[in-house]
Amino acid sequence: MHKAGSTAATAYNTRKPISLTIMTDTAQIGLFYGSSTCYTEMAAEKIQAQLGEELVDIHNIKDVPLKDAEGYDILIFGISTWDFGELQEDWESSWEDIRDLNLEGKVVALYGLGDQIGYTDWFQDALGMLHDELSILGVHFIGYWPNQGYEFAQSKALTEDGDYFVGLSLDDENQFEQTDDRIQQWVNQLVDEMQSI
Ligand SMILES: Cc1cc2nc3c(=O)[nH]c(=O)nc-3n(C[C@H](O)[C@H](O)[C@H](O)COP(=O)(O)O)c2cc1C
Repeated sequence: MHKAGSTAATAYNTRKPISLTIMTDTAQIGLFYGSSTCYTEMAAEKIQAQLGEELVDIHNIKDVPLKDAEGYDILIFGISTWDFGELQEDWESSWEDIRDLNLEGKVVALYGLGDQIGYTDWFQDALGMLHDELSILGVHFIGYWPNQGYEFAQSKALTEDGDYFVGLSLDDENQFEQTDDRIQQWVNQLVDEMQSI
């Protein structure tokens, strides 16, 4: 069962307790996103609603320094891909700051927004780029997502064997109707993975 007073989705009521690390009254998950046309932002709000509003602080990186991420033990980063495999503009502006972050040992999950049909050669590339950049900092990634149910030519966001995206892959352009289910399944997965850390 989720903690008393939680607003987490009903689906979690039958779950075993979330790890003690995040069962406090203080929000301990920081979700930082950049979004140009609000899709990554909408996904952030859905993820927050699924995990529980009291557990997740949402930050738009347009408004807050990435440095604030250091204040959380568990982090979720959201990014969209633009302009043929490029970073979303606010991520682009903050990119140089990533290397200076002290995130060693933090638990990190990523999600990305992209368009697998319109940009089939660059699907979710920014998600992969963010993963590469954060890997250097020694974070502990959770939330890899199966590469099933998508059709695209190439992506920098895949694991070496191509079986997984390095985070949740959302495509509101072509598969909007799947987004809510994907988010719910992914959040379930995150909770399971957090419990086994
Ligand atoms: C001009 C333009 C370029 C885009 N380039 C890519 C791309 O290279 N790869 C990709 O996966 N998606 C690409 N997309 C799709 C966006 O990532 C998608 O629309 C996403 O939902 C935008 O999220 P945001 O509004 O949170 O920034 C592009 C969209 C536009 C309009």
